[in-house]
Amino acid sequence: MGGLLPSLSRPANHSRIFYSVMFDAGSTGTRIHVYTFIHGGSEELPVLDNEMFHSIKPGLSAYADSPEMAGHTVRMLLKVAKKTVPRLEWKRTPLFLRATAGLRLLSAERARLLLEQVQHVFDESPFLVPDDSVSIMNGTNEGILAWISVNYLTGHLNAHSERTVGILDLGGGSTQITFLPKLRKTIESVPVADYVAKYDISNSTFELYTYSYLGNGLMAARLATLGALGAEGLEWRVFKSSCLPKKFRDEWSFGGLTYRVSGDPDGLAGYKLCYQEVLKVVKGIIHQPHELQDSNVFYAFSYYFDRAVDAGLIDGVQGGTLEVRDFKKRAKEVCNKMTKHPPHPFFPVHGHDLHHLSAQGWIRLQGEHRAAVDQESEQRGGQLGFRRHVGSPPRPEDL
Ligand SMILES: Nc1ncnc2c1ncn2[C@@H]1O[C@H](COP(=O)(O)OP(=O)(O)O)[C@@H](O)[C@H]1O
Repeated sequence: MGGLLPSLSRPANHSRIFYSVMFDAGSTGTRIHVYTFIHGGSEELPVLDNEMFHSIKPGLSAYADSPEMAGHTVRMLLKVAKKTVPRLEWKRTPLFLRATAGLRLLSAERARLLLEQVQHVFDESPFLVPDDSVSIMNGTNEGILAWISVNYLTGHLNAHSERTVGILDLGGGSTQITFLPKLRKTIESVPVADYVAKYDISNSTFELYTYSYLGNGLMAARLATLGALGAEGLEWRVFKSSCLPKKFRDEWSFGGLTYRVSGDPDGLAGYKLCYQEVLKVVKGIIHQPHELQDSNVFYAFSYYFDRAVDAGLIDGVQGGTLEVRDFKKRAKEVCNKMTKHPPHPFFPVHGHDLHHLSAQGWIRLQGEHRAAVDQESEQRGGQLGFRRHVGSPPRPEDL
């Protein structure tokens, strides 16, 4: 992301303020971040002074059959940039868009057509469009950038810090886990080499354990649990799950497709059956690093945060600290209550999952991580790790 910042050198009489526009094209929504930076001294990094944020649902992948609508989404969001950045600065303010799991899940050709529309909207805008302005970010970079951002913002990357924290990011289409292993064995025993990535920051090299599970984001995994992922006959089929109250019936959309879902009216519902259903989706896929059996501190965000707020486990403004077993305990309580009093708080099937505006936007997960992975799926991100006046990541307003 180094290209996000224009060159640090500038003419002596030039404004100390400059801007940069970043689009996060996620599987469940497209978000614009308009950053205002102040140049530091010639040797120093710029300081992030302000951020303007706006988002639109659904994500670009919902328009795989009508790519011009993806262009329209980006054009709408660019209005925020035009309002925020003074007109005189437009032509030196760069635009970037990075797409995540929604586009990774599409065929290369369908993704290309969507990005082509975005590129077209960028090119006809009055802003600066650098090379490689529009692309799909791979899962490894997504995980690493989240790790850097969280460790930067929590002060773990400064010279005096001895340790770092791991990150768990649960998106709609993919989920990421990234941490700095304490044991050499963790690196040596990864299932495949691409679980390890080296990253250089301020004279240190970090060898990180990082992996992005495509198809195991909250929404994609939910579809897999329903047996609906890639299924045909969506017009007439109803996908049943024992994770839903028996009499529950509704429609649910993700990635541009609408699914009819229901509980199993003739079957059973509740924690145990639901757990078995979900286990089938993650078993044999999720790698469980041995060293995480011990106590570890992870920062969990995105849908981990949203679900923890919805389930009443943490405060939507303060965030909080949880152990993985707290999720399990709450899931049991809610699922078993659901069987008695339908419908549905823990498995919201409407597209508009509750969003709670928060200053923190993450939870600290500590305790036995491995236990968690047995019960629930893991892990992602995308904050930028520059010096900020406030040490917390931005939160979406209407996701
Ligand atoms: N700037 C942000 N800060 C914190 N959480 C965010 C931010 N932008 C999106 N999210 C969270 O990310 C989740 C959606 O992930 P999304 O990007 O759509 O999926 P994917 O990464 O799989 O493409 C939601 O929980 C949303 O609240």
